Order: sequence, then C-alpha cells, then structure tokens
Amino acid sequence: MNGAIGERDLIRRISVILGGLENDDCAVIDAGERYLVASTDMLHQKTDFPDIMNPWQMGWMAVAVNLSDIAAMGAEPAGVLIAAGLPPEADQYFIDELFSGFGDCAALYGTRILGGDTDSHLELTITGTSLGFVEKELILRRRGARAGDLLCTTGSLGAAGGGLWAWQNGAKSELITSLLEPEPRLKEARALAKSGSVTAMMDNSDGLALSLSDLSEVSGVGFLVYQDKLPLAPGLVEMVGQENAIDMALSAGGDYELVFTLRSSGLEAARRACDLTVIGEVVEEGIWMERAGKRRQIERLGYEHRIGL
Ligand SMILES: Nc1ncnc2c1ncn2[C@@H]1O[C@H](COP(=O)(O)OP(=O)(O)O)[C@@H](O)[C@H]1O
Ligand SMILES: Cc1ncc(C[n+]2csc(CCOP(=O)(O)OP(=O)(O)O)c2C)c(N)n1
Ligand SMILES: [Mg+2]
Ligand SMILES: [Mg+2]
Ligand SMILES: [Mg+2]
Repeated sequence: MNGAIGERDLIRRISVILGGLENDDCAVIDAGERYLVASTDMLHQKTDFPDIMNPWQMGWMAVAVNLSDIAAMGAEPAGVLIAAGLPPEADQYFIDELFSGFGDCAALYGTRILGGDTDSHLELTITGTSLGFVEKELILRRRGARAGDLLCTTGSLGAAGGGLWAWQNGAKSELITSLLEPEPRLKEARALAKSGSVTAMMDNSDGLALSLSDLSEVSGVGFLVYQDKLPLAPGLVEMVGQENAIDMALSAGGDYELVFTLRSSGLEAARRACDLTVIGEVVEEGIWMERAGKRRQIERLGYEHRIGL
C-alpha cells in the first residue's frame, strides 16, 4: 500500500484478517448474569500530550479516555490496567505525578488501577485497558438507532478543539482545561441506561461527524442535525468565529461526550436522567445538517490517526 492509511480503513482490514470484529466502544463478553465490557486506548507524547500538559494531567487523561468507552456501553467501571512505556528523561517527580493522575482519575469515578506493565520506551506511551460490568438488559450499543428517534448529546461540543486551537495559537482560554482533563460521562450514561429510552450510544472521541458516520454504519440509518441546536462550547464562537466553531464541534474530536439516540417517547425520562441537548433526529439515510430550512451533507471528517504501511 502507498503512503499512510486512516485508522478506520485499517481497522476494516484488521477485521477481515481477524474474522469480524464488532464495531463498538467496548468488546462485550458474556459473564453469566451480566456482560463484561473491555476497551483499550493508547496515548503518545507526540499525538496526545500538548507541551503545556503536566504529568498528572497525562495520567488523568489516559484513564479518562479509557473510562469513556466503559461509559458509552452504559456500564459500571470495574478497574483499569495501565501499560506505561516511560522515556529516559522521566524522573521521579514525573513518574509520581503521572501515577497520581492515573489513581486520582480512577478514584474520582469510583474505580481503581488494578495492575499493568512498566517498561522503557523512546516516546512516552501509555496504554490503558478498562473493564466494566453492565446488566444484560441495560447495555447500550452503537447499533439500535431507528428512523424517528431523537439524536442527543451530553455537555458541549468543540471544547477540546477550541482548547487545541488556543494552545496552538498561544491564546488564553478555559477550553484548554477541557482538552487536557476530559471527563468521562459515566454517571450520565448509567442514568440514561437505567432510563430505558436510549436506542444507541457511543462516545464522540473523534468528533460528532465521525460518530454519526460510525453509528449510521452499524445502525443502518441516517441523521439530520439541526445546526442551531448544537451546544457549542462556551466562548468558542467568540474565539474562532461561528463557522470554525461548527467545524470544531463536528470534526476536531477530543470532547468525550456521549452521542446517543432516544425513542421520542423517552425524552422526559432521559431528561430526568441527565442534562442533554436534542441536536437532531434519526432519518432513513444520509448524514445532514439543516439551518434555516437548508440542508447540506455533513462531511465524514474527524480525528483519525494515520498509519504508514
Ligand atoms: N488493533 C485492533 N485490533 C482489534 N480491534 C481493533 C483494533 N483497533 C481498533 N479495534 C476495534 O475497532 C473499533 C473502533 O476502535 P476505536 O475507534 O479506537 O474505538 P473508540 O474510539 O471507541 O476507542 C473498536 O471496536 C475497537 O475495539
Ligand atoms: C499534541 C496533541 N495533538 C492533538 C491532540 C488532539 N487529540 C489527540 S487524540 C484525540 C481524540 C481521539 O483519540 P484516539 O486515540 O482516536 O482515541 P479513541 O477515539 O480511540 O478513544 C484528539 C482530539 C492532543 N490531545 N494532543
Ligand atoms: Mg469510544
Ligand atoms: Mg480507541
Ligand atoms: Mg479515535
């Protein structure tokens, strides 16, 4: 193959080699009365840790992004394993702070670091593996959205993208904290799962546009997003303008909010479960955004690692 390939195309190839992988935020294992769910995510110095990030935040982020996939299944976390590849320049202070970040994030979300592996590596590389349990009747999958369902998100969109922009442009912005200290929506996802109204869910780690593309692929549906309903992160429009703010909400990634669909009869129950914004609806096909009666296609753009082959 010539040049780099996007991670999604590569995962499709891997899936053929391995004989079919379920495309979801976590792998799902039958554990008798409940499901065991498991996910793993790798973070690197160059691609994931802006130079303003302190080692505690690196530790925090490594655990938070892994717990976000547990949340997306409606599961309770059962623990996290951490494989840490530490570079030669990592001193005692760095290591103490990094591991405090792992532990503090796990503890805040009611879980703990169960174990892991430690090695030296030229580039700081941290791979978390998160485990969780969910009652069989409560599990939330990426598949299950039906035309006529409501499309919703927790929190705001474009916060991490705005934080990245501010960092890269030397601007001051509170959004930088959103980039560096993501908050997995475990409580919200659990409450939504118990509300019984969610038909499909994932986290939006790669941005709303790719999340909708992933959901549409596995659910076999399309989406219509109402542009004026997008909960743009506070201060984002003022910092980068309306058009860039929308682009960041759609494709910058790094927000770790829940994107989910609801039976319309379940909206009241879902609103009692957590703060949410209805940003659109599930349609038969296509991924669209509508503003002032005009529809345009949402491009399949988002955060994707590129891998050289
Ligand atoms: N190297 C791999 N081997 C097997 N499955 C993989 C690999 N990389 C990714 N996947 C699977 O592909 C799907 C998409 O991965 P990813 O986009 O990283 O999910 P997420 O954004 O939720 O972490 C997941 O179900 C994941 O388990
Ligand atoms: C130095 C640096 N550049 C860019 C980013 C932005 N960024 C890195 S990873 C990511 C989101 C998704 O990461 P990924 O490894 O694909 O996690 P997954 O989707 O598997 O949960 C974003 C927005 C960053 N955090 N740090
Ligand atoms: Mg995910
Ligand atoms: Mg991943
Ligand atoms: Mg990703």
